[in-house]
Amino acid sequence: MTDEAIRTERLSKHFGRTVALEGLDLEVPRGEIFGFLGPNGAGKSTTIRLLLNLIRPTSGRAWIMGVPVGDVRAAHRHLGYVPGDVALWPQLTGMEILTYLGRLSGRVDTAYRDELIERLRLDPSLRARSYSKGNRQKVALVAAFMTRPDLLLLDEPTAGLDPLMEAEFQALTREAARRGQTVFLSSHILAEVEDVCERVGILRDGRLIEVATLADLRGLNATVYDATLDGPAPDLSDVPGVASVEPLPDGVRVTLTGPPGPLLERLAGTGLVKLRSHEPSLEEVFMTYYESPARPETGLTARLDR
Ligand SMILES: Nc1ncnc2c1ncn2[C@@H]1O[C@H](COP(=O)(O)OP(=O)(O)OP(=O)(O)O)[C@@H](O)[C@H]1O
Repeated sequence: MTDEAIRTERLSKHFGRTVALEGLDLEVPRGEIFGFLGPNGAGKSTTIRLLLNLIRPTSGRAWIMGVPVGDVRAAHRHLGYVPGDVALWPQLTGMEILTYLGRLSGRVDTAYRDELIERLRLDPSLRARSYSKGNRQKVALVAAFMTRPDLLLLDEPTAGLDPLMEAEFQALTREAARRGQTVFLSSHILAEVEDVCERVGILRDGRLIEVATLADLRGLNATVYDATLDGPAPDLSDVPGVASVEPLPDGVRVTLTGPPGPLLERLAGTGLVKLRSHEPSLEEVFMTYYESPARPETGLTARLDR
């Protein structure tokens, strides 16, 4: 069997004039926890719905565990899915729903199901109509995990969970990956996935703009310098290591990806009053990808591509 849990080839989906996904080439090996990140409307749910064959691609192809996604019977045997907006049968209790879904799949480990219910602190005796968004999500998470599928497709699964339950969800995800299961986790918040994912793909306007390991993102080694000047700012664009320069009311903000010597030399003769430095947070690195109109101009991409 193939080593890849997910593979897509030039996968695209257009809704009329809306380009929801364009030319997605992605490979996620078995056993990986992969974060699929992008702002609202970037195309995350569209990708997941294509992988589930809930919608058909405009062009391109996709496979789940080596099975073409159009072969629904075979592909879905490998899958567990948590949708972004969980809808349940309102008149059934949580346990009735789990029992019904378990019978459909025919391969539930009931001891593990009960452990999941306990660890996620779900009260399964209540009717679904009385569940909050977070509780509906818990039912969907238990249903997805309880069959121990080869691949879990999770669309913003922690959006309704409190921090304690989010931590429990992350523990369950890690345990699944240790057993060899693959987890595909979409989110628009880096912080939600950075503790569990080995790699993240960053999607914007339907296009995959980066795939990087968290270690790569963390190891960018860029430093941001805020220089307060008592005169006009010099031209710093040609200083070695300078990735970007932005004006501040009383000086400049410089992002640097190398040693600071050349920058300090250039600033020394310019009425430098104060110099403050800080490491960019992962969230700041991430926002660069979200916000810049094209590829980021910070030089970070080039470093990630190495
Ligand atoms: N059935 C549809 N008909 C028309 N347009 C659609 C449909 N589904 C999605 N879109 C559009 O495709 C684009 C991508 O949407 P998608 O739901 O995949 O984004 P997303 O990254 O999952 O966002 P969110 O985090 O808000 O769920 C959006 O512009 C959306 O409006």
